[in-house]
Amino acid sequence: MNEKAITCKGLTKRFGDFVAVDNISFEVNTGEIFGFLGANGAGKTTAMRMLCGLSYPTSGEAAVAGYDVFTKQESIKKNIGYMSQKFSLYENLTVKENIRFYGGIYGLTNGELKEKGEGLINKLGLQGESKKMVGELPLGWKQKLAFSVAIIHQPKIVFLDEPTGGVDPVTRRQFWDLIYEAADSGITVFVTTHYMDEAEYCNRISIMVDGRIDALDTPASLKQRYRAETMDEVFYALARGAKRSAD
Ligand SMILES: Nc1ncnc2c1ncn2[C@@H]1O[C@H](COP(=O)(O)OP(=O)(O)OP(=O)(O)O)[C@@H](O)[C@H]1O
Repeated sequence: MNEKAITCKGLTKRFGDFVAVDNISFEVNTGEIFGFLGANGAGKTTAMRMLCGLSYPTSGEAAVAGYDVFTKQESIKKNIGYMSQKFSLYENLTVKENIRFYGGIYGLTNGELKEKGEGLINKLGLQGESKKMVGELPLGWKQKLAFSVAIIHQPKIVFLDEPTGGVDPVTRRQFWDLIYEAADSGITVFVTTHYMDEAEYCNRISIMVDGRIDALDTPASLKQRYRAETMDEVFYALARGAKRSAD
């Protein structure tokens, strides 16, 4: 069995003359919580889309759950979960309907859907809300539900693109309890974030600057290397020289 959840070597994506992802190489261990950091426009989403089998690299190589990103995109999609701020639950379906919808897409049987759906609603304490439209829920609950739905099929890896944007630190912390639980159950977590408190919760993090990975290590080692007290300082030391900014 491949011990690495993700391997990538020299992964590059060009849009015309512009190099959005510039020759990145790294590995993510099975069961690891891997933080993928970078300033706006650094290339995180572009890299993540290639790893999720949603876009072809221009060059380089990568495998996700053991499947090649050039030739096995469909196998990759079957073995991962995905959640982002922009692509998430249907606001005009109820909590239950969303669970049924996504569980169905992920190939769960009716029996599994019922069992897993009830378990999930109980775990999140949404018993009173299960018939409410998702659009009526507070953002923090929507995020927890979206994450739970993204792993309802117990994927090998879950990709989270800024999953906790816009909520307070306490709610973010609760979300991270769910992430730890998923990791404990054997799911590898690949997460992008702009919040440095979240970076501290990861086993290892990489920091992208202008399409390249400029640093990759545990939060403790990075702080030591950059003689920094906090991950904020590490991030600033690396990202202040960036040429790209948000679009
Ligand atoms: N389809 C595309 N065509 C041309 N340029 C693109 C395309 N997609 C992304 N880019 C550019 O590639 C760069 C990296 O974008 P990307 O969205 O990957 O960054 P990011 O690190 O995810 O940023 P953010 O944190 O703001 O989401 C940006 O300069 C962006 O404008």
